[in-house]
Amino acid sequence: MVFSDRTPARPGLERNTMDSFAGTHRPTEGISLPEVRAQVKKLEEDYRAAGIPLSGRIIHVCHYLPVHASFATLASAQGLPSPPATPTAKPTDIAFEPIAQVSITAEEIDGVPINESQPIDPRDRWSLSVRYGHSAMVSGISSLSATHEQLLIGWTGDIDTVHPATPALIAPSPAIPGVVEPPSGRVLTSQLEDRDKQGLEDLLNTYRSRDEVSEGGKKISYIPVWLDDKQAHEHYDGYCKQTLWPLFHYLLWQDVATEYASADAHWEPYAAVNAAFARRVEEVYKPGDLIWVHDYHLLLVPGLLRQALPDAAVGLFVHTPFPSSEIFRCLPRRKEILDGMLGANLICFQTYSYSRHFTSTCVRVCGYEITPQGGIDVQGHVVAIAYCPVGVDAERVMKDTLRPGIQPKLEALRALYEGKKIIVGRDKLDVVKGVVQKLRAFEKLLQDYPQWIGNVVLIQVTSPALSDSPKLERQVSELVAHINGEYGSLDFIPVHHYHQTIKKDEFYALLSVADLGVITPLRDGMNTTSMEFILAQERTKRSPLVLSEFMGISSNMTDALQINPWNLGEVAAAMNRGLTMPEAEKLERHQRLYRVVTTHTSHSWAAMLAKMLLTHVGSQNQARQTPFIPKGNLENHYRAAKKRLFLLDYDGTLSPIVKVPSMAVPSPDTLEALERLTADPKNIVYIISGRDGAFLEQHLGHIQNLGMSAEHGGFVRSPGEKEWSNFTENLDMSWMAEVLEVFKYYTERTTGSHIEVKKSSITWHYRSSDPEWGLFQCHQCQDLLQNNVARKRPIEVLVGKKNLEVRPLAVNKGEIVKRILYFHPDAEFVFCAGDDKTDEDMFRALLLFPGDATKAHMDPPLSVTLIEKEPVEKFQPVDLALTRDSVFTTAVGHSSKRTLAAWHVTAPEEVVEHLLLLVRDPEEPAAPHSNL
Ligand SMILES: O=P(O)(O)OC[C@H]1O[C@H](O[C@H]2O[C@H](CO)[C@@H](O)[C@H](O)[C@H]2O)[C@H](O)[C@@H](O)[C@@H]1O
Repeated sequence: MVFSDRTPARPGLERNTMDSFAGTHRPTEGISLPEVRAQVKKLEEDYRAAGIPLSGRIIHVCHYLPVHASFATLASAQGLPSPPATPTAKPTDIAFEPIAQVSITAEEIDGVPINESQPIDPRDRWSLSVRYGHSAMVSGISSLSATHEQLLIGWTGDIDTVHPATPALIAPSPAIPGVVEPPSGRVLTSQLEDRDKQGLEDLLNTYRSRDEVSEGGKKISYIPVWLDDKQAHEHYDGYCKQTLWPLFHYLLWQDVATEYASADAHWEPYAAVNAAFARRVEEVYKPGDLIWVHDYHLLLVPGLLRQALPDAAVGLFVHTPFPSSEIFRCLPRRKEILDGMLGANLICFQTYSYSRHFTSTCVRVCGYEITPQGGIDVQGHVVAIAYCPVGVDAERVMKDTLRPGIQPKLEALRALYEGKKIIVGRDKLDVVKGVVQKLRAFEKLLQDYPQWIGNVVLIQVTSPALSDSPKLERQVSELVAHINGEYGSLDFIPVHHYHQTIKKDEFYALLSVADLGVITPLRDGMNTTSMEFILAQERTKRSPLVLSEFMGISSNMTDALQINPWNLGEVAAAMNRGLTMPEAEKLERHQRLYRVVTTHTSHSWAAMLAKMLLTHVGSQNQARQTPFIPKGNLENHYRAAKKRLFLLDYDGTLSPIVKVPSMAVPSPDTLEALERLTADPKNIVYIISGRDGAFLEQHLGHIQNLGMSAEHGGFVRSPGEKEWSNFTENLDMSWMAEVLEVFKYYTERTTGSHIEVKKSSITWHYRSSDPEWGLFQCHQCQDLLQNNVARKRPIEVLVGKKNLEVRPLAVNKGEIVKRILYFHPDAEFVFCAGDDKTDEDMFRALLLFPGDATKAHMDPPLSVTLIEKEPVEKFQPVDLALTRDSVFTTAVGHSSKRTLAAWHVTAPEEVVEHLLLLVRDPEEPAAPHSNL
């Protein structure tokens, strides 16, 4: 299991057996549902005792509500046939079960009610039925109602009229190629009045799902997101289905759609729908809630929530595969999508390999760094990455396999194929499900193992996919006809293909009767049919399963016969092996698979999600959150002070980080801020940088009275002076040649890296290298330098932003800060800003008020001796005029970044903005280049 977070230190809040649960590949390693629930309970109790706020609620944000709503309109009720007993099936249905249907006459709803004193309750115009699909997720969520109060936020989906005038199947719209729009027989959201919407919300308040009822726990609140119909379809049928879904399944767009227009089409509705979901969450959120956002439809929601609810605990579960970075990087909106996802505190995938792909994509596409614990560092905001495969509701499925309707169907199938082995396949007819490959492999079985001709049948059921592909349907039919023509006879048909939605009983009868299950997707996030197969077989044959290795579930199902679906010979051999497997081996494999499926259930998955996010909440509450710098307070102290110090880092603080170091030139705003600050005689302003003096002089040397320190404290040029003092001139610098050799060695082996040689320090940069290789080489190089060169030499090896720097041990930025303070003890205000580890030395030097101290003293720093050439004893300690509140140490980065600074801002532009705020007259019009 990958779980990256900061390990909590507080007793009772330890990370526990989670690591041994979700990533386990052997069933015996799993922990039971009661155990996970007990751990969740314990965590919550410990947090409450420790004062960490928890509401006890979980908000799930899902694309759809798990119920389908129908609305009685005037038109639908006039002269139309009575509602069918079973409404029209959706493509994802196995069966459609109405829950509550209301019969309304035209008079009742035709404008003015019959009795005006008794207006019709808008709730009565609505009826609800179960929406099938995503059953694993929905049953997992429902099971959590045993322990938590929950809210489920989702789109209503298309709203049918109670008496559909036309079949409620989605029809392609000619207006947006490939995008579907509601045909007549639907009610558009825009046609609904507010009271109608409220009617549905009220009805949903009374709704309880079968699973919730059986859990007997707390009621789930179902909260609809009202979307504009066109936008909703462009979001789902457009960006989700045409752009993200193919990409996540390793299909590039030109390969799926002949009339491929742009992978960027429908981006706007995708973003708008995500924003609508985020707004809905904001409306219902209470501090202490845990929020789980589900799946690829809502990848921008975590980022939007992070902005709106900075303290919220947000998890994102990605139910689909996540492709390798080489595929993902093709997405035009890759940065927006990744940053949206990274708004979460925790991102969880179905498998380790999906999580690894994601991490590597963040490194390669965004240049983010990985923390030692495997989290992703987004400017100091660390996002934990985990994986936890979803399972099925094993108990429910086992009950379903006992439905009385199944046995007669099973017997009928047995009788029909008596004397023959039965291979069963049931897939959605969708290119990635590998049905074509399965049929070809079946043909190969008959070719390579002719003894099976006449003795084995393949029953393949395909259910229509949402985006039905006539080409694929034709291909499958032709292939079936070809195999049957080639290997069939008057009394033997090898392939029986049914392209239809089948009922639950038929489905389980089919799985139960099989001598072999064959599931061959080219890519599949998880695949629940394989789990249902194992459960259905428990009471019948314990038949083996041939499983594609390209499915999320495969990493858990190691006792299935795993195959590469593209290797037809391998699949055929696996089919033969499965059909001829000795009974004892079948039983052994089945028992192990059965244990996996009954241990890793949808219920334990959902409990794990709760536990993982809770664990993260605990670690976050322990991590110090650095508050945003208080503008007013800063300004007040500045104005009140007679003398002020500004101690400013350069790269990443006054200038944003850019790819090429020489391109990091100061912006007009930065120059203006520095010019104005230094023009005020009350201000002492220093740039304290790792850059060399030449760079600083080139870009900032023209600013009168600007003090500068170069090379991490190696050099200093006091305000108003032209000469640099060199703190390193008396130091042994012979190490430089040795370090240079090491850096050259790594530069030769790391394409894109380069060396920056300064006067008394050297920097090796790898920002333009392959990010993973560059980082790996950086670690190797750092190791070599620290364990060899630095042991013998007076040097320090610093890990910077995509660089490795070596400088003399005797100097650092903290020493310069102490020196400046020592020579300006009368300063009454300090503003010190920096972004990286070397700047922490400055913040440390400014920790002037330990404990209850109210006064600060300054011992003469060692650096005074280097310039004044006097022994340090000559210098006396000084009393500082500063107060605790007048020292503004400020880290540039996320609030959760580890720093000694008291305050934070998120970007260099904000540092400059704050400086300008201090020096500009509020009445003065902003300069044309200004951001203010
Ligand atoms: O102390 P600083 O002023 O923050 O300088 C630290 C180092 O900054 C420079 O490198 C960094 O910034 C570059 C420009 O944005 C970027 O391309 C590079 O990847 C960063 O590591 C500079 O080149 C170094 O000499 C400084 O020591």
